[in-house]
Amino acid sequence: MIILASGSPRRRELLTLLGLPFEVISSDADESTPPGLTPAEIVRSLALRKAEAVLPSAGERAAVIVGSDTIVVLGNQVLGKPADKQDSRDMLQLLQGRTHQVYTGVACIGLPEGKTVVEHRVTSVTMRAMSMDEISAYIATGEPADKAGSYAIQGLGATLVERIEGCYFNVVGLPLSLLGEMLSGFGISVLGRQRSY
Ligand SMILES: Cc1cn([C@H]2C[C@H](O)[C@@H](COP(=O)(O)OP(=O)(O)OP(=O)(O)O)O2)c(=O)[nH]c1=O
Repeated sequence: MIILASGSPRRRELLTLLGLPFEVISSDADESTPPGLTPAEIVRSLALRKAEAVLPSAGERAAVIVGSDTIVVLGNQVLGKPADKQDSRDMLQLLQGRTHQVYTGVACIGLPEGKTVVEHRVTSVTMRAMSMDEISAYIATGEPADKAGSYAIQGLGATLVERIEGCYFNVVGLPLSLLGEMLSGFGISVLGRQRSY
């Protein structure tokens, strides 16, 4: 059994694609990080924190807990989810016409023994140039509200993205090829459907 430690509907949909049974336990882990961490360290530590936050609810059963965190990085600026519409405007102004990196960290904790594996992936995303009016119109759709970097590549935001390099699913919040590899290290085979959990 897999336990997805996430409140994100996107992650739920992505995990469904693997065709494995799973349960969702929403984690309300603190998402603040100390200053000075690299983007990789940020997403790895938050993914692990989210997975660890559901440990008390997971009980004694054999299961793999999966936690994940996604951020958008442009140069030395780290963009998480926007605080409000102005924040979204600032983020999209920064991202339009440029290439940024999307980092997603994934943490797996195997129960009951507690084996822990943490990995991350990076995808480069090039966004087309946008006018202020286009940015305002996109924000008015409501789509940017709960997304890192204020866009959703899987939604209307697809029309803003010119090119990506790397895993598409990493941008949406759960890199499925990485997760498949990690799960096989816990005896869960996505393709062969052999499960020891
Ligand atoms: C860049 C990008 C991000 N996102 C989303 C994925 C994540 O849900 C969100 C980043 O925020 P996260 O803090 O990674 O995740 P979350 O708070 O939504 O969910 P939880 O912590 O409970 O797992 O941004 C998209 O859906 N599409 C995109 O194109």
